[in-house]
Amino acid sequence: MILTLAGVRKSYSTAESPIEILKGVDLEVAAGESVALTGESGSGKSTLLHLAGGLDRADSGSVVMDGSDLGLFAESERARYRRTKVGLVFQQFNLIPSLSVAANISFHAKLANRYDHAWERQLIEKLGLEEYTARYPEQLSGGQQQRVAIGRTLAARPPLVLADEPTGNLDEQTGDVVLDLMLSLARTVGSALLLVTHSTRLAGRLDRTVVLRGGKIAE
Ligand SMILES: Nc1ncnc2c1ncn2[C@@H]1O[C@H](COP(=O)(O)OP(=O)(O)OP(=O)(O)O)[C@@H](O)[C@H]1O
Repeated sequence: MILTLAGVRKSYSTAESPIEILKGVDLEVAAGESVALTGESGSGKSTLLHLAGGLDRADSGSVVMDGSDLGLFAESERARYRRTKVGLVFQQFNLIPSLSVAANISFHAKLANRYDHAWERQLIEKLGLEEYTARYPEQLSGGQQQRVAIGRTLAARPPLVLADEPTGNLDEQTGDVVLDLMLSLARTVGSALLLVTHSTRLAGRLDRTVVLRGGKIAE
């Protein structure tokens, strides 16, 4: 398994009392596997992705990625984990405004020490971004920015890609094209994919779908 969550619990404190969102999540994702994570709004899907991405810590239970328990990491190890083991594709693309498209795409790969010029060129071509490499993010449409965000993640060839509604703000047709690209590129790299979506249609394109309900992965 590339990712194993076992008995993961997570609460948020609120003005009144803490509310427990994840109440013992068990989930396994195999290397190279694509898994759709669905569930009602507020069920905790983004919370789960944040834990798997090392952006937040579980209250209890374990999140084991590629043999390492994230809960045992010191802050510096978690930062290294985020740089080298996972790629994040969120709805806000988080592109760096002061960097060109080409520099955005190579940024994480360079940080992860996995920059490969030939693979970067291939990604730019497959994502249809050749004409835009010298532009800056603000000069691109939403769909183009999304493709840059995907290129940036896959350029670093992470063993795990975490995607939160990655095509949520694109029209259906563009969303489908972008998702297919992401799936096929992830397959080329051998990255596992855990993708949050509300769309059963999109979920159906992945290897498997799991549902988060009542703070657990439903049977
Ligand atoms: N930092 C926080 N502090 C307090 N409550 C939070 C915090 N982050 C999330 N929550 C609450 O935790 C619950 C789960 O949120 P989360 O974003 O994980 O759900 P989700 O399944 O991704 O929802 P959606 O499908 O609407 O994006 C929600 O009720 C939300 O209000």
